[in-house]
Amino acid sequence: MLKIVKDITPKKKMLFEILLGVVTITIFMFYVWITKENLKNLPPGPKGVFWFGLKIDIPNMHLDFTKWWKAFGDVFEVKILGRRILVLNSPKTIREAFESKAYTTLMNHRPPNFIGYKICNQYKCVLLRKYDPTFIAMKKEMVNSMDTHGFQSKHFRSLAADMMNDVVKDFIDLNGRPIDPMNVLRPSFCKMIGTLFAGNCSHILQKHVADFDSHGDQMIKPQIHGVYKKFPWIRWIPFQFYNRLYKLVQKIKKDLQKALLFDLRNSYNTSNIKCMVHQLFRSQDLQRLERGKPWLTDAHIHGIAMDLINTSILTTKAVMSGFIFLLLHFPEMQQKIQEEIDDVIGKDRQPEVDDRKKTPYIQACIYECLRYQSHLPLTAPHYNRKKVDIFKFTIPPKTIIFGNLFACHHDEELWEDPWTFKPERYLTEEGQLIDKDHPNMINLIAFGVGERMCVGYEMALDRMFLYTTYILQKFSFVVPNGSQLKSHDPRNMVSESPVLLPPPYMCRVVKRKEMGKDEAE
Ligand code: HEM
Repeated sequence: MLKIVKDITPKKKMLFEILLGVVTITIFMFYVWITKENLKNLPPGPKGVFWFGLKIDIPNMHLDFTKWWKAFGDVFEVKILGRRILVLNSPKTIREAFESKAYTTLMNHRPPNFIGYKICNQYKCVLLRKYDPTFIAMKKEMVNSMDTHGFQSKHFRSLAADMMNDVVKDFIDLNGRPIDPMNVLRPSFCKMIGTLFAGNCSHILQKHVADFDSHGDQMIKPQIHGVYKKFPWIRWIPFQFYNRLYKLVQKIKKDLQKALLFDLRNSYNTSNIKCMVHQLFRSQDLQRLERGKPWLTDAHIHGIAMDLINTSILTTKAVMSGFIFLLLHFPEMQQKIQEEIDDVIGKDRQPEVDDRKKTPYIQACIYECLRYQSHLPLTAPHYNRKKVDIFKFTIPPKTIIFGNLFACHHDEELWEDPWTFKPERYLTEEGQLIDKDHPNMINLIAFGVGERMCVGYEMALDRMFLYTTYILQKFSFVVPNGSQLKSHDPRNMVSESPVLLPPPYMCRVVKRKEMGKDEAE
């Protein structure tokens, strides 16, 4: 051996090094050639720097995407930190990818993610799970239990009415003092979701829901979640933000598990099912009878509850605070809503969800608010596990796919004056709501489309209607003296990623009876 090493002359060594260099370059060229072959026919898009791709303002991704949409068209791709991202910018392309039969099983996955794995017990949830038979079955259970125990049920309706009356009382107590209306409304949103789960909502359950909402929302922000995903070990480094947040979310998750699964198991009675969690226990029992072991475990039920907290409170906060902001900007719209309430519901009867059908102007204002402000400017991320050929392009596997709802809702080709707030675009000349197949209805896709469409859209619309009518029946929102509202242009909305909120504002909630007096002051 020693002899061989001694025999290597400098000339041989150089030859060996040249050979090694040639082999390395050949392998590299071969790799480039193979990957280039696979990456033919990609969608157009802005080019960035090698692996790093483009610099992007993550919380305001929708604004960058909307700028690139103008340059590259309805379908483009960008690369950000080595990730390939496909952005779909029209209702037509979004429907084709997420809703059409040909692509349903291909484009409706979710990318692997830290929260789904670590918080939702290895993806035992709907929101963050890939598209597979368990996802389909879980979503069906979720929708079914929400339908039976939400606004369709007498029990829930009467509790919701009590909660609305509490909000009215809170506003009376505030006696027209300037406030951020979310200070009153957010606790009510938490209580409503707790009531949906448990049939009533104790203070402690309301607290767990509120805590999970605020800390879960923090963790789900792309800029924070991205760090957990790339460096999952960061949660073990003590005395820093990621460690504290992870521990806190795990603790609240346990508190919720106790309140929703252990405590509600004790009150479960098959002959008196009045809430979502009991309904899910019943599904478990039926599965046990049918197949011995239910696929719907307590961990799945826990996951469904965490999904609903994360998706419902943040979105309702965004839409309600956005809507009140618009009411302050457009007092004439507020007055027309109040006139419709007076005509259809009257000044004293409690509003009901069934009144929605009889109040087209209020519906039109809510739809226009959803379009104009586009509170969820992007869909949740979709993902393809395999290569997909679509729109004459090839989409490589493991691409993250976003529907750019903000672009869809502000496209000059689809909407007349898209940057103008105009509820009338949803009304016929006779003041009735336009049909479902009117282009303005088809192009309004605030809740997504297809298999990943929002499960809570009816509930969200019912809730917006109830809060609006209960409050505006008795009060008016007024800008406090001396304070200036910021512009309502949707491009100035503030990103609390993944939702958009109006710029911070204060308002006074003044009794309608006192409005004349108030104005005279
Ligand atoms: C106005 C308020 C709301 C808006 C604008 C909204 C919008 C959306 C959007 C855009 C998506 C993603 C669709 C996709 O990825 O393609 C979504 C998903 C979802 N939403 Fe909502 N949502 C709202 C309220 C709610 C409420 C109140 C609930 C529950 C009570 C809810 C539950 C969900 C769930 C569970 C998903 C995940 C569905 C899945 O992954 O298959 N949302 N929502």
